[in-house]
Amino acid sequence: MSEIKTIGVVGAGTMGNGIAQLAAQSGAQVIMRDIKDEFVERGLKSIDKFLSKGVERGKVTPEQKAEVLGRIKGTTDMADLAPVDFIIEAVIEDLALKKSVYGELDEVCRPEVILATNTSSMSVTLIAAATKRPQQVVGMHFFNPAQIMRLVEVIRGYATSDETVAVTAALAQKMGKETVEVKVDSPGFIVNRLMIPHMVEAARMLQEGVATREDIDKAIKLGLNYPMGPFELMDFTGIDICKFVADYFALELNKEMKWDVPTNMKNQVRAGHLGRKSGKGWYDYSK
Ligand SMILES: NC(=O)c1ccc[n+]([C@@H]2O[C@H](COP(=O)([O-])OP(=O)(O)OC[C@H]3O[C@@H](n4cnc5c(N)ncnc54)[C@H](O)[C@@H]3O)[C@@H](O)[C@H]2O)c1
Repeated sequence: MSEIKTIGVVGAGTMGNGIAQLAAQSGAQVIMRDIKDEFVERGLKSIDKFLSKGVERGKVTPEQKAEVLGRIKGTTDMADLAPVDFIIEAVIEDLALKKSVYGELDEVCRPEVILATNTSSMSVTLIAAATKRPQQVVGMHFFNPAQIMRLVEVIRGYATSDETVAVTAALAQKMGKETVEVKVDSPGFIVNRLMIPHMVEAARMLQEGVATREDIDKAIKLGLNYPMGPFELMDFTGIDICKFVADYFALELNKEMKWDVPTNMKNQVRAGHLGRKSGKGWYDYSK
């Protein structure tokens, strides 16, 4: 496989713009594609803001900021991705949408180009099936915020080749990340498969009156040395996202009761109390 000089990032949202920034910081030229000019602009603005904060804190020079921004080109035209050497896809978590995007990418990109998905839960194998190059489709799961979190999970789909896994891990490492390989394409990969049950169990304990949410958070932070307790983390991630993933595990992984979301968690989602993003979740963020 030839050197990766240009990276295509598909989706300019929360994850896409963070990944585009990382890729540009690692020295690559980046083409970031979203469906509307306003979404591309929003993504570019978000990168600018992140880098400006770095300049204020003295971590980035104004010249470095200008260089990184100069390497990122925004577009709404899929055809502009034709020259890229590697694709990282970060469109919304919707399987039908992802499949149609992969069908298009398969047409536009050169046959040797690897298509990496940042999906947090979906089957890499199913996404790969929408292409004629399943051996070159792989999971490349960054964490939020992508510029800061140190891990990338590299997920092997059913047909992913050894070379694809190796090239993807090397690229993530070049971006400054530590990698782990997920050898079997299974729901939640490593991190979410372990994280979601502890969130569901925390909600169940609260519902049973075992302890207050403050004490459950305190116990996990001080007893396990985690930086956030499960309720704080759910509010940060979005309670709706946690519920969506737990429901997906119940369907895909096994039928065990442990995935059954307790009523208090369902009610938070029904009431629109989704965590920090809605101003209220397990805790109140309105003030
Ligand atoms: N947010 C997180 O904490 C997080 C963490 C890890 C992985 N992920 C995964 O990353 C992916 C993106 O999540 P996000 O949080 O950035 O979502 P987001 O909603 O912030 O961004 C998604 C972007 O994709 C764009 N999009 C939709 N259709 C498109 C298309 N056909 N071509 C190009 N762009 C298109 C949307 O306009 C939007 O800007 C999802 O698969 C998600 O599961 C999210």
